[in-house]
Amino acid sequence: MNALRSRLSAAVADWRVQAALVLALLLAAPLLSPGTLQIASFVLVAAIFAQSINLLTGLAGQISLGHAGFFGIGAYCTGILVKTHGFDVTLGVSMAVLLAGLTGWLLSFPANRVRDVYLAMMTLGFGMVFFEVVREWNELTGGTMGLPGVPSAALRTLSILGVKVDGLRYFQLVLVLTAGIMLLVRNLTQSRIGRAFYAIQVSEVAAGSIGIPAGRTKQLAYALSGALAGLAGALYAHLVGYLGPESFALPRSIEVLVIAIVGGLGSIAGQVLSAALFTFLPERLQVFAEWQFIAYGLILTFSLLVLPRGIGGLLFNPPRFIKPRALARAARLRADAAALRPDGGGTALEAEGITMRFGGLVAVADVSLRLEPGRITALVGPNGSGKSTFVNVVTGIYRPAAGQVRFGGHDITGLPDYQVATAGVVRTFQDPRLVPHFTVRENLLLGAHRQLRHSGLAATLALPGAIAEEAAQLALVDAVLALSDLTEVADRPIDTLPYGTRRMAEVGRALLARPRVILLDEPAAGLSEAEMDRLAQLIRDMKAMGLAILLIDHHMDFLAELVDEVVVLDSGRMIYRGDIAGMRGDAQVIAAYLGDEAAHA
Ligand SMILES: Nc1ncnc2c1ncn2[C@@H]1O[C@H](COP(=O)(O)OP(=O)(O)OP(=O)(O)O)[C@@H](O)[C@H]1O
Repeated sequence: MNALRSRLSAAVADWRVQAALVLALLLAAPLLSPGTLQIASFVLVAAIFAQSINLLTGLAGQISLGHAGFFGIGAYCTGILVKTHGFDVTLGVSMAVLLAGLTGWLLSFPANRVRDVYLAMMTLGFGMVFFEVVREWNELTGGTMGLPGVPSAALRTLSILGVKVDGLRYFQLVLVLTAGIMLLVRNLTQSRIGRAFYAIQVSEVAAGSIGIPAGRTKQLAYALSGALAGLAGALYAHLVGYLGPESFALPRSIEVLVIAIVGGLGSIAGQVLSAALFTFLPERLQVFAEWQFIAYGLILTFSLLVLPRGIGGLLFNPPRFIKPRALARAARLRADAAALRPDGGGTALEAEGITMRFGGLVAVADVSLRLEPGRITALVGPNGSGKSTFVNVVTGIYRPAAGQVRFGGHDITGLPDYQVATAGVVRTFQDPRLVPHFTVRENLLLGAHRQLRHSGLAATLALPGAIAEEAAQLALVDAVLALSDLTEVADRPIDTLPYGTRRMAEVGRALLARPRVILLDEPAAGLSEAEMDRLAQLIRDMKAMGLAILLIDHHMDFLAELVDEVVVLDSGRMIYRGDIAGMRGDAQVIAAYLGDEAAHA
């Protein structure tokens, strides 16, 4: 089965196979009956619509129960412009895409304030509002009577740029468009944008820690998803010729979710197959029309139980998130990890009088600390003493109640986390927060997100400049893989690897974000002796590069070999600052922490 899956995956990824398939369908189309051609066009529309869910839900992890709204905006926009105002279809469809994209972008703002079930409710509300507006706005939409007579292939009234377009031509046109869109979506998935979408799906905080802004990334996901759904709706309008509000009600939002989920979120080919399945079956099994939603429910439940990754997961290998062309190019390059050395030397970070409260609890009380380039400072203390909270304040996750964080002469207190990371202050987490189904290499490349400066358009079109930039960063990823001893597992999904390997990968990812200051939150927790040695070497390498390093850990022997200075916290207060030997003899530290440590040893 695995061999078959690999073969199938290789075939669908091969542009020659794709081109041959599209050509064969184009040539076979004249042999099909008008009815079949229309259903085939519905399949293509559904496939594009499913891609809009794929981007938003599959990649960016944002659930939507109101996508029929975007679909409807696209359909009515072009329907009204072309029918009532005499616009050309090309212009009508373009405006539809823009309007639906703009609506998606606007919706992202309230959507960004809620998550999970509340997000589902909010998007459901959006769909319902759209439905009601269409029903009530008689003059514009025809209300419940609908909008008949939209120039369409079905009514034989469609002409595009003055050329008459019948059902056959329309199918051929939409087929080429769909193929193009699938290519663009795949390029996007295998670019910095697709990877950023996944990063915010897994953890917005982790994404922020390497400079990926969750808010802006979601705005883009909503706008692109809205635009794609709008395009699907516009193509639907010129296929059927009649628009009525019931075509854009909740069942359509559910239908597209079912298609996308059963196809396999993230799998483009799986979703095309699913679109075909769910469009052909109801047409062919008209007798079951009234049972359609029961059938959907059963198929969805069955599919989630038996095929959690959908049809795509059954037939194809999991998708990958780096363009093969960029990988091939990177293989010819060689980069040195020394290139990660901060330009113009390191920069000191000063935290002054940091206080952080949670309700009545003072988690950090008036702590001041200076992290110097090329120095390792350990931050230790009993559980709950405020170490992680301090790191969260420094890296912009929390705004402190009092105090200031200065970096390179600038006040960075309270800046959003992604801006702190972009400035060069990068951290890792106590629980490694990597993208589970990304390979080690893909996770590390995510760290270099901010270094990839090419535009979203260049990424989506996979322009040579974008590929060259990715290849250059991939060469650096190779250097960091070697430095962290991860080369052998570079192409393994991270969730198949042991805990220690994940920790190393997270440190490697942080390094690729070009830190000047790196804050490592218990990087040695759960590591074997050998893994700890490797980690220690990596930390020494970072010190040699001139990074300022803060290291939280409980292993005194591990720290003793590495650090230049130790800071001890107890109940949020700094109780010691100095060298390790001094700390070991300090009565207050022994009473608060080391006695406790010894008891656990
Ligand atoms: N988001 C939060 N809301 C409320 N209290 C919090 C929050 N985060 C941390 N705390 C509390 O603040 C105190 C400091 O916690 P923190 O996680 O910073 O300690 P720590 O030294 O990192 O501990 P550990 O070694 O267990 O990671 C604890 O009492 C903790 O319960």
